[in-house]
Amino acid sequence: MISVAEAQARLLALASPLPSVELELAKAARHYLHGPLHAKRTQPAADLSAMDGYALSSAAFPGPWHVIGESAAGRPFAGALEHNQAVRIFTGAHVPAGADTILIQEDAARDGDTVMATAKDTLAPGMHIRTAGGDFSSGDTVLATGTMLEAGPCALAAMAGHGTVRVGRWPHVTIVATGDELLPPGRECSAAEIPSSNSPMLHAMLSNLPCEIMDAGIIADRLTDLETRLSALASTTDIIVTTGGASVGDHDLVQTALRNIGADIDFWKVAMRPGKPVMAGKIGDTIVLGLPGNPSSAFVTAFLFLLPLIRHMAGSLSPLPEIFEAKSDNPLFQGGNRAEYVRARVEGGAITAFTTRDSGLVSPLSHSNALIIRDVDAPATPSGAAVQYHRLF
Ligand SMILES: Nc1nc2c(c(=O)[nH]1)N[C@H]1C(S)=C(S)[C@@H](COP(=O)(O)OP(=O)(O)OC[C@H]3O[C@@H](n4cnc5c(N)ncnc54)[C@H](O)[C@@H]3O)O[C@H]1N2
Ligand code: MOO
Repeated sequence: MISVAEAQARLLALASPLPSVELELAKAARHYLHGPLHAKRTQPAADLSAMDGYALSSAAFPGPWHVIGESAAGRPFAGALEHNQAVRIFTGAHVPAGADTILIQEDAARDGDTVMATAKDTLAPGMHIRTAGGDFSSGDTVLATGTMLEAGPCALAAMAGHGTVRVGRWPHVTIVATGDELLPPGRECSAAEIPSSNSPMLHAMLSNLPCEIMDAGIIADRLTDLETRLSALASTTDIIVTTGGASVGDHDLVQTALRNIGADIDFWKVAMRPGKPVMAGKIGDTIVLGLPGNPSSAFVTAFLFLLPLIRHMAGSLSPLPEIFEAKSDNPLFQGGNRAEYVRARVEGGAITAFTTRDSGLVSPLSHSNALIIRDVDAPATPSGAAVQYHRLF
């Protein structure tokens, strides 16, 4: 069995980031930038007022100043001011030459064409002025390669003068459940049947990820069915993710079917609990990831392998999940020969492990928001000890 870290490295090495595409900014949200983004303009392009009031010279405090015009956003005042002159100015408007401060209108008394300062404090030069280039200057690298275009970076890209951006294409992921016992969620089950909870679970896990999701439903545990369906899917998608049929039982046929249709299996079985029978390989350019069927095993292996694979193919430079630390509310057992990912709940800096190890249960999974990481041979720890964990959302 290989370690989790080796399996992650081998999986990422199997798949290349997808070719880049040029997208309009409004359509580029949640894509990764393909290259660094340089500013095509300076922001602000000139000194701007941050408030409504009067642009004037602070040296002439407390006035009076003679109001000789107006500067509004988009309609700058063309001339320059002398010592005792002011222009009426509004938020976002150019500060005219000769002015070094903004007297806000709440502190001003206007009488016809003159204005006086009413507050006792002198006016500091630069007050309420956004200086040219204070945000960024033309030519600056404003966003790095691999940045995910969340709301802030989208705003920055637009302000920097870009209408389109070059980003990594999202991988197309096809979810396949396998098992004779499975029915689509909501269908009435006999005692021999169960709902395919893995299918909506994986949809939910991928819903915020940079990928297109397709659900190919359920395939029965029959070699010919698996071969036909998986072979047809391989030419239509970037990633096939199966659940179930990954282990060693007589009805665990996914690996055999994949090999029969020409897949190269890169690894099978990882030293982890839950999730040991996870496998990965390639059919042509399509990556195939075979997750175990037990709900918690499918969840943990999807979190540790599928999600990083998607981020990597979409162009992320740091696709692996972050590791956090918190104080454990309960004692933790001595680690064994597989790394263990313990379903847990983290709240306000303390983390509580669920005691069950049964990977078939969905209740503990549904209450978890974290996975405590117990390395191979980790020493037992008392409650209150710092432990490492992955945050689930
Ligand atoms: N003799 C051995 N038996 C098992 C081993 C082993 O090493 N030797 N490994 C165990 C481990 S660890 C796991 S995990 C499971 C994984 O088995 P499979 O991937 O082959 O999964 P199935 O046998 O098809 O199903 C296991 C379990 O999960 C339920 N299931 C399957 N698909 C779904 C789905 N879409 N939604 C909800 N639940 C699903 C299925 O009904 C079974 O109860 O193997 C152990 N056995
Ligand atoms: O992967 Mo298995 O989860 O240890 O039951």
